[in-house]
Amino acid sequence: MRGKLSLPTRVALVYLLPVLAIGALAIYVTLGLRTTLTTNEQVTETQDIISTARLVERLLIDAETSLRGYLITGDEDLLDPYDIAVFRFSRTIETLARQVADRPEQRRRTALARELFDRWQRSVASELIEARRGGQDFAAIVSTREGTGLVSAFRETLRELLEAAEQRLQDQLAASQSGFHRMETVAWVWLAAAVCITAGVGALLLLGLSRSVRDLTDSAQRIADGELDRRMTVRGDRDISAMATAFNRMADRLQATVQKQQRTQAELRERVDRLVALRTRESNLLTRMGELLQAADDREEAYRVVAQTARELFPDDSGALLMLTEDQDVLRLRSWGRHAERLGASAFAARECWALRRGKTHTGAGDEGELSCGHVDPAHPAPYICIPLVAQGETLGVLHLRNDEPEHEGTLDWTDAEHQLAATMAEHVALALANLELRHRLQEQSLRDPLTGLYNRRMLAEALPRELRRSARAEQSVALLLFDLDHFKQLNDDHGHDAGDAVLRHLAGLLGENFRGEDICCRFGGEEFAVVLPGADLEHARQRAEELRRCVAEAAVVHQGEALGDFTLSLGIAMAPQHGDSEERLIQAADEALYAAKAAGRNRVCVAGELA
Ligand SMILES: Nc1nc2c(ncn2[C@@H]2O[C@H](COP(=O)(O)OP(=O)(O)OP(=O)(O)O)[C@@H](O)[C@H]2O)c(=O)[nH]1
Repeated sequence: MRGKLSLPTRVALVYLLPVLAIGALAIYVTLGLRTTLTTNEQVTETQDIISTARLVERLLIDAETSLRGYLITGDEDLLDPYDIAVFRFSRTIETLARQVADRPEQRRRTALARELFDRWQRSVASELIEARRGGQDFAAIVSTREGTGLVSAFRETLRELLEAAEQRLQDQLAASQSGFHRMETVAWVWLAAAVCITAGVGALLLLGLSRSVRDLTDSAQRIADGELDRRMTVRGDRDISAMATAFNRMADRLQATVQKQQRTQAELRERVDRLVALRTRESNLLTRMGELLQAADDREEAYRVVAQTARELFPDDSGALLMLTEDQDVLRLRSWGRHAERLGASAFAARECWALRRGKTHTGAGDEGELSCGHVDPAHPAPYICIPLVAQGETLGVLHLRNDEPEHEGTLDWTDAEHQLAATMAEHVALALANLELRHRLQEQSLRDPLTGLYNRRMLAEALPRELRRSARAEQSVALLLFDLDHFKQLNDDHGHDAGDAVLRHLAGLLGENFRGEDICCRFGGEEFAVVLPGADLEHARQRAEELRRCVAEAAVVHQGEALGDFTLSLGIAMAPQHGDSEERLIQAADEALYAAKAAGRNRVCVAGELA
């Protein structure tokens, strides 16, 4: 039955079994009761036969007793019971005959009894009554003993009939009783069997159900606790096994979903970790770049820092730092990357760059399209980005990046993150370069004389010891020229202080023309100037000094339309290490030489150590 019947069928069976059993029992009991009823009817019939037979016997006795009384007394009234008995006998014997009609033996006995009574009544009783009325001797009739014989035979016949009837009654009662007992036994056994079978089937059903429910609860609990590979045991019952299979399928899908979710989460975490690591690295690189730019002494150092940081932040890209000049030209001051040679023009007008023109970040494909900047080389198209370097509202230049990796070729697929990173870097670079420029300007201002633009005495105090050390290391000499405008006071007095200033500025211009870039030209104070010539020997220094003296003597300065007349220079030269290897001694030696030149008549060059 297991596995063949569904759960509802088996539950229905548990209910149906006792109903069927009780129904069958009811039919059985009904049939049994009918049998008992029939038996009881038969018992009643037999009892009726017995009472009728007893009545027949009593009627004979009544008739005989009445007859005897009349014979003794001759009183006619005493014959009434006789007449009644005879009358009732014929009707009663008729009844008895009907009652035993279906039983031949009893029918025969009844007929015999009727015949014997009739014969007694006709040939004995009637004769005796006639004889007594006629006064005849009825004793002779009695003495024949015919009557006694008939009555005895009658009684014997009735006794046999009664015995047979009573025997039959006994049999019927016994049969009725045993039938009832059998029915009672069958009913109890039937009921007990029905209860046992129902209880057994119900118990089996409950056992199976409770085991499956326990298994289901346990499995669900374990899955809820995270034991996702837990499954139900699929047992034979169709519905339960279907439920277990469905549960297991649900658990499979749940496990697959959870595992997929865990995988996704792990991937996500990994990506986030990678992203965080990348962002941290980028942030560290930007921070380091900021610190290095802060510490940079000059622009060259700053440009190197920018190039190195860009190389690390954008390892797949080539790039360039393009700086704007005062003439609105753009110069490529640094480039980096594997394809730096493809970066295009190294100098171009600012309008060539869309980013500079619009003041906004510009991306292009680098081909010949209209949206590509003019400075990009269309022979090597690659996606690029130009970000203006803007600090404190001033545009300093452009950070240019291009990607020559194959997957980028011909596309504009700079990601938002790359955009953002490049923009952040550009912000840092712009701010740092602006700061550097400001620092440079302040430093320049503190080291320069505002009137002439030449370095001031402070710069000389810094530069001279440095040059002395460097020359000493290189075993070279250093020349110091110290010179002074002759009769400058007179010039001021004659033409005014502004005219004097104009002469001083003119002299500064002449210094710029007569000395090299590495020579350090300073305004020493008032109308006194100094020039340091690193690596120069005495002859060279003397030559430069003479050239300057001549140049000044020949110069014509016009101030506010007025020719300021001739003016001359007196110059002193001191050489390191011959005339002094320290700043103080060298300056002193040069000053002495200058003083000697003045003393000798001005407009001349004197060398320390050659003084008279
Ligand atoms: N216009 C102008 N004059 C200056 C400046 N600094 C110093 N002087 C003047 O330069 C003059 C220097 O005069 P002196 O020291 O007597 O020297 P000198 O007149 O050139 O005479 P010698 O040097 O002996 O030839 C003074 O009158 C100062 O006022 C300056 O920045 N501008």
